[in-house]
This record gives sequence, C-alpha cells and structure tokens, in this order.
Amino acid sequence: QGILEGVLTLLGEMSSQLIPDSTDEFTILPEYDFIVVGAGTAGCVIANRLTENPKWKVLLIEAGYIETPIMDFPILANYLQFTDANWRFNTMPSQRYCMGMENGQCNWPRGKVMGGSSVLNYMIYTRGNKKDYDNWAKLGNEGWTFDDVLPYFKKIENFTIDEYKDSEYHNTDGYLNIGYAPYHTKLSEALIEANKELGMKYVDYNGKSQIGVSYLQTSLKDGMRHSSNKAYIYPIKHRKNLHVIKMTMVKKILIDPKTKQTYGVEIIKNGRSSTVLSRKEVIVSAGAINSPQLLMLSGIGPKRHLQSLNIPVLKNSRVGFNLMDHIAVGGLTFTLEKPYSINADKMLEHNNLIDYLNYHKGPISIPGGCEALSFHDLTDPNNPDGHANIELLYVSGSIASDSLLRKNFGIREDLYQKIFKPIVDKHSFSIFPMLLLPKSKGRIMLSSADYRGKPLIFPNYFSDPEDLKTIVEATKLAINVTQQPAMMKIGTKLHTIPIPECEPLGFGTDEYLGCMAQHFTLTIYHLSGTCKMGPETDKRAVVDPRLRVHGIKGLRVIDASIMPEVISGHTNAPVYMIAEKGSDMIKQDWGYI
Ligand SMILES: Cc1cc2nc3c(=O)[nH]c(=O)nc-3n(C[C@H](O)[C@H](O)[C@H](O)COP(=O)(O)OP(=O)(O)OC[C@H]3O[C@@H](n4cnc5c(N)ncnc54)[C@H](O)[C@@H]3O)c2cc1C
Repeated sequence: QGILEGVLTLLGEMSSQLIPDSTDEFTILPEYDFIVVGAGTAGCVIANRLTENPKWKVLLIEAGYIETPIMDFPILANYLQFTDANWRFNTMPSQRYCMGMENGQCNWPRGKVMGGSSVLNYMIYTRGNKKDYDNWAKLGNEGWTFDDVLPYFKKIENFTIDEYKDSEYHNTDGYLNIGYAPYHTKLSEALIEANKELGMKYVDYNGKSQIGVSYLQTSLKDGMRHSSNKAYIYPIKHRKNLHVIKMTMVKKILIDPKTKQTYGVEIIKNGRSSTVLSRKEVIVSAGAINSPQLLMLSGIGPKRHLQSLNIPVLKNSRVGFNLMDHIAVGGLTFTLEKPYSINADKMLEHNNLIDYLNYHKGPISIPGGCEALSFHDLTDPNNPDGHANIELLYVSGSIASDSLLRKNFGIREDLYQKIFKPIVDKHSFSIFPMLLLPKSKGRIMLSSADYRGKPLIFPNYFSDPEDLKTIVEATKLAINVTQQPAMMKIGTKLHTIPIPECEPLGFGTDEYLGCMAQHFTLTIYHLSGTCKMGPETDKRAVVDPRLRVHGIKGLRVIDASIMPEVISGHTNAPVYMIAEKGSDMIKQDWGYI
C-alpha cells in the first residue's frame, strides 16, 4: 500500500492547494450570447464550436477546478475518485442491488473538474451500435439515425489505428485522439486468443460491425489521458470570445414565468451570488445527475414533486425519470499461475515510472487496468451484425490485487476480508460481465430546494427480472472464456470463496450468480436519460429532437441526460457526438450555418 497511499496523499494535497485559488483571468461580463453550464465532455465541445463564430460571446461555467497533470496518468483513473474532482454521489440504500456495499449503497462518482467525467473516466472509447441510433429515430427523434450521427462521430476523432483509419467510418483531423493504449499485458493477449478460440472475430467495434473482441480503443494522446478539456478547450484558449469560469455553481436558470423565455443564470462564486444574462440561449451540460437537478431547481420538473418543495412550477415535465446505467457483476475474480496480471503495489515501481515519465509507455499507460472487451448479442449469437446486449470487459487486476478498488466501489469490509484478502499475494484479474440494454429504469429526485442538497438517486437496478437473467448468462459466458486453452495454458482458475449470504444457493449455480450480481452490483458510470429526448407527442420527453426544453424558450440540454435509451457501449463517445450535433443545431437555428 505504501506507494499507492503516497499517490493518494499527493492527489489530496494537490486538490486542497487548488481549492482556495479560483482566479479567472477576466471580469465576467453582465451578458453573453450563450451560457454553457458545465465544462464536462459535452460542455467543452459546445464552448469550442459556438466560439467558432467570432461574433458570439460565450461563457462556460464549471463547478470544479482545473485539471492537473497527475490526472493524465491512465493507470491512476480509479484513484481520482478520492479527490475533490469527484462529486461523490451515492445511490439510495437497497435490498435488491448493491447489497454487498456499505449500507446497501453504491458509489456514483462524477467529474467535478474542467473536463468533467472525461477526467475521471477509464478512457474506453465506444460508439455503441448502429441500431441504437436507428432506434432513437424510431422513437420520433428525426435526424438521429446512425447515418445521421456518423458524420459527427467522425468529426470528433483523430483516429490513430493504422489498420482502420482509412475506412469510411473514421477520420484523422478531429480534436480528440483515439487509439490503442501503448502497452498490453500478456494476460490480455491470452484473453483475446481465448475469445478467438470461442469463435469471436477481432473487430474494429467502432467500425462496420460491433460484435467481436478487441483491445480497447481509448481516448489517449501520447499515452496520456485526452480529456474533453484538453482536446477541445486547450487548443482554443486564445479565443477572446470565450470566457471560462471555474469553481462556480449555477444555482438556478432564470426564466420569465409569463413568457417562459430564459434570460440568464444565477451563479455562486466565492460565496457570493450574482446574475449573468444570456442574449440567445442557456445550454445545460451539467451531466445526467446535475442537469435534471438544475432544471428542477429552476421550476422545470414533475409538478407534485416540485410543489412538495415549494418550488414554483414553470413547466410540468418528467425531468429525472428514465434514469439508466450500465451495471456489471463485480467480484468475478480469477487467479493465474503466470505473473501476467497487474498488481497495484508494483505498478508504480522504479522501472515502470521511468518508462512512463520518459516515453509515456509501459503499464502506467493502461487506463485504470482495463485492456480489452468483447461485445456479444446473446439473443442472436451467430449474427455478426447483431445488437450487443452484453459486454465483457477484461481488467488485468482485481479487488484482491488492488485493495483501494474496494473503496472505489464501497465493498463491505467483512466481504473483502473473507473473499478477497486470502488471495492478495496471488496473481489475479477480473472480468466485468456488463448489461448493455437494461430494461430497468430509475429516477433522480431533489432532496431539497437548496442547490447544495445532493439529489436522491434511485437506480432501480433489476426492477425488471429480465435484467438479472441476462447478466447471469453474461457471467457464465465470462467464465467460459477463461476455460479456453489459451487461458488454461497460463494457469487460470476461478476464485471460489463464496459470498456468505449467497453460499446456500450453491457456488456457480444461476441462483448464486444472480445473488452475486445483487451483492456486487458495479456501476459502469454510464448514467443517462434523465432529460429524455422525444417529440412533443412523447409525454415522457423533456427536450425535443433539437435538444430544446419542451415548453421553455432559449434553453437546451446537451449531455448524457438526453439519451432516450442508453446505447450499447460506454457513453463518452456518444456524448461527444451529441455535443457536436447539438452545436450544429444551435448554429443552424441562429443562422450561422
Ligand atoms: C469513474 C467514471 C468512469 C467512466 N469510464 C468511462 C469510460 O471508460 N468510457 C466511457 O465511454 N465513459 C465512461 N464514463 C462515462 C462518461 O465519462 C460520461 O458519460 C460522460 O463524461 C458524461 O458527459 P456529460 O457531459 O454528460 O457530463 P460530465 O462530463 O459529467 O460533465 C458535467 C459537468 O458539469 C459540471 N456541473 C454540474 N453541475 C453544475 C452546476 N450546477 N454549475 C456548474 N457546473 C456544474 C460538473 O462539475 C461537470 O464538469 C465514466 C464515468 C465515470 C464517472
């Protein structure tokens, strides 16, 4: 633990040193053309694209502080959750999921920093499936088929994988770098091989067909994290028409109650409240928890809920409903005879540090220990053009090989001691079997009318029993991968110390694996859907297909919360796409393009 704790102390010190100093090098103007709330994945893209018009003045407001160089080290991704760059949300206690976590609550980290969750994330870059977007369009969202959104996916990327970069699916002059991590363990080679032995193809999952196995395509540049802040704000820092203010909370969106016209925001900076006006629009990009929270605080949301908190209702709307996430079964651990996995303690030793500091290579360049994935359609396993309902994420370390991981997830101490402690000295790794097309939906509610109150989060995982069945099948598939010859050759064994509460069901039975999923319910951090996009006729929609808030003028939501259905992959790439497309819509609506 020595080195890791050193890193944590360093991270803690760095963040506390940053907090008092929030100077921004300009005076905030009383009025801007556009105000963007939240400098996360989406907000940074929008601020960049809108300031391409030199005549528009744009204010980007971020609650968090600056991104620091240590956040660029890919292997440290997990540890950033222990800093003030994390909002540290928790789900409400449950007896159906997160049962193996402290108080039956799952930790839900979110980025509170320039770059938002693109600074805390694992840099895994996946677009999802063609059918995800065709389905969005079928739900009444004109302009959102895969063919419509592909140009925006291409616009984002500077794609660096030689075999694929010339394909019609990719592009090489976008702001964000996409490529493989510069280093792979021998374990990941064996996992890829095992998938091939099972009949899986090696694919460009961001290309023609998603189904198959691959090393992760990542948002790394020269072996370092490439966040939305680095990719989209750094290169345009010289633009005089962009003002960025940090460590500033937007408390409320200002809307005329009679005309329903948005005219600005109320902010709080250094403890002082003030108002900034918008000439054209306010764009809310505060993420899938804070965007619905801010809308509700401003009077847009479910009437009865707002009235119960004495918030005047400007628009009765299903804000906060339709909450979706991807979850995986945690604790699925395998031991290895060969020293091919990652051990957190050894990770930051001399040779690895020298390799990384000199060349940005070696094990430190592995994003949070994640190395490869495979996408499967269990409903149509032999169809290469299927719609993946399962992902297996291959992680070259485990809760046993990095005891801080337990703290990331909030796993109960007694379970850690019993299940994982006995194998801390062994080589071990894990596979996360992940549910990609969840049927269960949750909800976010306000805890109070005060902007400082953390929202109440009800993920409702497994409220649809189908989800539990599917994740059990995924877990069996993951175990099957590890039983292939390539994995046997390196001495892979399933770790079988059972969860005491599930033990009576018989280790490895479907019932046991279901119980395991309910105990070690891991969020994959893909919160989405809470300001659902849909046409006027869709009573559950909060924004229209041009991302304008129904019933309110001059206000859009552009971030992960607009997804009507979560896509079958990790959500960062789709949020970039939504932001690129949303920016073009704003430009079109104001006659700039
Ligand atoms: C730990 C973690 C790991 C992840 N790993 C991956 C991965 O490997 N691959 C992947 O594809 N996706 C991953 N994700 C998900 C992905 O990063 C998110 O889907 C994406 O970043 C969401 O973008 P966003 O713009 O919607 O919100 P965010 O990026 O979260 O941005 C919201 C911003 O708004 C700011 N804000 C909020 N409220 C206010 C307010 N009232 N006033 C001012 N500012 C405010 C926040 O501080 C934040 O900076 C991960 C997420 C997390 C947290």
